[in-house]
Amino acid sequence: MAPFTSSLNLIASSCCCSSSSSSLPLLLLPRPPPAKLSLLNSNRFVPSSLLRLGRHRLSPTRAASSTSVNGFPFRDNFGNDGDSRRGSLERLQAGIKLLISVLPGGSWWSLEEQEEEVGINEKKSVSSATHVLRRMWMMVADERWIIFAASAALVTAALSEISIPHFLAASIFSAQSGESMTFYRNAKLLVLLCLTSGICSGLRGCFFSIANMILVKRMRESLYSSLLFQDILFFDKEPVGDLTSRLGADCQQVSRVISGDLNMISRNFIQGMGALIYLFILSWPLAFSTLLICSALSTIMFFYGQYQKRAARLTQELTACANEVAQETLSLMRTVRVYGTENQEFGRYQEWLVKLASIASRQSFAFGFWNMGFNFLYHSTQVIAVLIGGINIMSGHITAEQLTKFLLYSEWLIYSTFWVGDNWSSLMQSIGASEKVFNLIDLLPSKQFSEEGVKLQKLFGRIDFVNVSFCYPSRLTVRTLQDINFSIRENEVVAIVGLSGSGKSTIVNLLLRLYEPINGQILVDGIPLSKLNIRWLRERIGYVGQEPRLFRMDVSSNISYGCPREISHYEVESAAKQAFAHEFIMSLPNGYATIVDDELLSGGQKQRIAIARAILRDPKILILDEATSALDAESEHYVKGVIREVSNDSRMKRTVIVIAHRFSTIQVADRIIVMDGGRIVEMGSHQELFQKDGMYARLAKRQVDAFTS
Ligand SMILES: Nc1ncnc2c1ncn2[C@@H]1O[C@H](COP(=O)(O)OP(=O)(O)OP(=O)(O)O)[C@@H](O)[C@H]1O
Repeated sequence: MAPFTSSLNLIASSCCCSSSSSSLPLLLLPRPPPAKLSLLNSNRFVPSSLLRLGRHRLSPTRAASSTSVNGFPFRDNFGNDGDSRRGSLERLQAGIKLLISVLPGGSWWSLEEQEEEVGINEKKSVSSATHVLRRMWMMVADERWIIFAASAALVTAALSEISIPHFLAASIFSAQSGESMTFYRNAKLLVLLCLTSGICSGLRGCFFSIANMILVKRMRESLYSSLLFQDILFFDKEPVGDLTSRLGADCQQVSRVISGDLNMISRNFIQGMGALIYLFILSWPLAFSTLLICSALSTIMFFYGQYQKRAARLTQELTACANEVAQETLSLMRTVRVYGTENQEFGRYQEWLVKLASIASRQSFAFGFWNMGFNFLYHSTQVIAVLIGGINIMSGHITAEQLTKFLLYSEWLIYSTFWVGDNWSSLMQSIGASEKVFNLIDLLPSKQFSEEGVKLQKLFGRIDFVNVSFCYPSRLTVRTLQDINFSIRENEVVAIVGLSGSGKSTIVNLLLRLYEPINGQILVDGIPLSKLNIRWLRERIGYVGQEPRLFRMDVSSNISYGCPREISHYEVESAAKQAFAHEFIMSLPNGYATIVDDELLSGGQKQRIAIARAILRDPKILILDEATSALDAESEHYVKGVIREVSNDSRMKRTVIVIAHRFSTIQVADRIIVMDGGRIVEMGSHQELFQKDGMYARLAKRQVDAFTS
């Protein structure tokens, strides 16, 4: 138990305990690091609390006037004598206000503002503590024998430990009264009790840790598989940093539940009950007074536990927000470096750290109050026991041995109550962390993963968009596609062109069924997309995205990634050759076995690997979304040759959709669809559209001009 003062010093020295929104005592306000001064001047990306503090420190006019920080008065060094009496009064009032606010139940303790900020709505939370514990039990129920073995060891160890004080006192007093037989019998029993308590405590710890490991593993498995099977629009809404935080920190927090919290609560509960029964046997008036003190302790613990639970959930949300910022910044490190925004990014991250520290400071103060209550009540028990017990000894109602035993057992009882309370609040924190995890686990998987839907005998590759309209669920007011109508014949090569943001990639997203249209129908070989088995269809589609991403695995595995059939190395190599990737792959340190990731290859090299991946699938429908944008002129020329070849190869003809900005790539197409503002504005061959002198011709001419000027 850390003393109250040390936790206060710790928080004050950690110095980052202010919240922009919460009213925190001045001693907890953070000092901005020197690097922040330029940021404070620029006022950009600076946490509002820091900015406020920075302004107070930097602006002499502000500093000269009486002001307040976080609702509390800021020390006025420039005040004049005339105002000093009024100033003193105001300071006194503010001091009293501050004192009242930090007392238990005061406004400083309120977490509501921060809860609202991160979107915690307690009323909406479906998970109660018992519900969460039941869910956890279900996750380890298959290995219940471990829990039963651990419980048996726990009960034996607890009973052995609680018996020790009785035999200790009995041994001492039997030695004092010269009863050697009794003394040696008690001594032997003490040795036996030490052995059983030691062995059983070891077994208890070991079994509970195993059960805990199983719980955390299952929780992570369930959460990860639930996330993997969500619709794409789920990932549009949920930031990646948030989700990885649930998988990492939150599941880790839950890891304390079985081996720490429940284990200790059960052990201390058994020992506390044992001690209480023993106390009542010794002297019921003394036992009653101890019980009263323990009840007061339990009441404080209950409220403390509830508060800790809310604080834990808030901490969890704020940590997720901080992780999100860190993840974004670290993944965009090159951009950050080039634009020199390290300090801004530091400020963005620090803003969340300040909020976290604000919650942590309240938790520490709560712990301080709780600790204070405990120490007071604990010593009260001893004083009361000695006072009442002493009177009873003098009047001959109890013996000194009984009073000694009473003192020893009352200490056990009060410590057991303390540990039950302490572990209870820790349990509440873990439950707070697991609620959100269970909410995510409970999300229904995307309907697309059902085995339902038609699997055609053969896919021909005809595609029809009939009156298709669409808006992204995150932007319901903006129509991204409006009344799209077109047909692509089997084995036809179609290019989609248009200005940036006109909806070209969205058409592909709908064809891949990553989203559902809000209106109209998409048909493949005359069958509505929604009726086809989507897994079956996707296996027959080759897709090269705008910015292909590679997994951290060897080149060969990256090329064969997601291929539904067994692939030989020869096939991988020939796909790479077709995509003009073979040469650069062979120049890598370990050729096809070289481990690569998103950062280790150039954009063009990644695109060639992605093209090889698509070719290897031998798809009936090939979609190339700006697939040649990062290629140099020579590679593009060859890859265009490949596109022509794969689409013309009479043995394996396929439908090809090419989205491109470069007109050299577009010319490969049989037909061109021109888009503008989510609508199709022109359609035809290159010649037809050029003669029409519409949007396509304008775009083409602009590109030619750009090359020649
Ligand atoms: N996941 C998404 N959520 C919300 N809006 C989106 C999403 N993806 C794209 N949009 C928006 O939809 C519109 C069309 O985007 P789309 O990517 O289809 O355009 P595009 O023609 O392919 O552009 P570009 O040529 O630049 O790739 C844009 O305004 C874009 O901001």
